Amino acid sequence: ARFGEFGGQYVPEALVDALAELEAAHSLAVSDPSFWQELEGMYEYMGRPSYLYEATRLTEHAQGARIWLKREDLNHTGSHKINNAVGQILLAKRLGKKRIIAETGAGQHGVATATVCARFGLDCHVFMGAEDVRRQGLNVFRMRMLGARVIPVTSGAQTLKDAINEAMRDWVTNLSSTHYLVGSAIGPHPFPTIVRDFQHVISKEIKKQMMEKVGVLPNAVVACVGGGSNAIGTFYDFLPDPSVKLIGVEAGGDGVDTQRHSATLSQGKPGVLHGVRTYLLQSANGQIIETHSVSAGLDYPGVGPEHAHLKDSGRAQYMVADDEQALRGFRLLTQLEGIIPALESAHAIWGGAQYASTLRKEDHVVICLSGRGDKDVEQVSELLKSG
Ligand SMILES: CC/C=C(/N=C/c1c(COP(=O)(O)O)cnc(C)c1O)C(=O)O
Repeated sequence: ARFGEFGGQYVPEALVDALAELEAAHSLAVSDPSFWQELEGMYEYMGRPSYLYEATRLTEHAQGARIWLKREDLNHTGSHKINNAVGQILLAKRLGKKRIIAETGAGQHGVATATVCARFGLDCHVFMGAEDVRRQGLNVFRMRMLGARVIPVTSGAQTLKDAINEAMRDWVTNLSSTHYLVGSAIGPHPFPTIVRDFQHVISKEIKKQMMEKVGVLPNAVVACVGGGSNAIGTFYDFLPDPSVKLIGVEAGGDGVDTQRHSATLSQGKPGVLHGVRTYLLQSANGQIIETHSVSAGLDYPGVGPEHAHLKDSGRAQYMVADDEQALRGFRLLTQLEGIIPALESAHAIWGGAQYASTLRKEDHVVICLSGRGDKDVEQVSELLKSG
């Protein structure tokens, strides 16, 4: 599928048949009521529907619109990643695959994949940059406890991009036995569509919950953007509602005036990476630049093609929160609401509170709290000590 000039399938010949098989299985599944019954039968296991919680202390602090949090942090395994992992494991079963591989950066997708592999009795191999193995240690322990093999990747910057490279290399040599459970709305068609189809339960629920609680649509929905899966899930069901602003928050790292950030939509240019045409952070001669973010899950030079199109079409806006602002968002939510967010989600907290402060008291802003911060408390306390 294409999203305007973005998307597509820029892959070696060897992958074309496997992607066609996956696309066929996916379109069959999403038009089969028994597939959705099977998926919705897992909602209790996943902790769906997730709560929509009014953050009154954060609202007071921002002194503007009423702020609501979509509690994807309370899902089983601690983030929105479980939504996609469950959907894709059901697809993998329909495809008769016995071996599952995945990439991970923050480790949340790795844990979600290891979890569904344990639950469905499949063999699980997770590729993770060695730098991320170091900074998301809790999740490495969890993946191993769940029976997955965690394979540290030592090429390149040893972060998410490098883990994806290794996962794709593995997949090409194990196509008949293996499903590559892609963790974000990236990669060649049909992956961005598959991941969006399993993540838009987020906006579907937000819409229902807002109508039940306050009887109006939100003025804006806000989500952090790494590869773009929690954001596209938060945006998608509001696409037909022009009154609802869609705001993505990218990782500004050390600042977009430096070379050390991951603000792909704000600072990048169109190009092809990991089989898909989208926005990329690339040097003048087209080399992918090494990114940085305090949060492993946003530390990626690409972004989902659907977001590239939403940006160019003007339907969505994308702002930037740098490391300092994300840490401020992390502390704000922790100290005002007693909720410790994932560092990735902390970018959306900071961005959402900023935006809310520009609106009136009778307005509503919903922020997707994509994950919990257990995995990050060690790193954050180090950062706070160093001042
Ligand atoms: C698939 C690689 C990304 C990972 N995580 C990304 C992430 C993100 C960003 O990923 P997207 O929603 O796909 O943009 C947001 N929030 C939390 C809690 C995350 O863990 C991971 O490996 O866990």
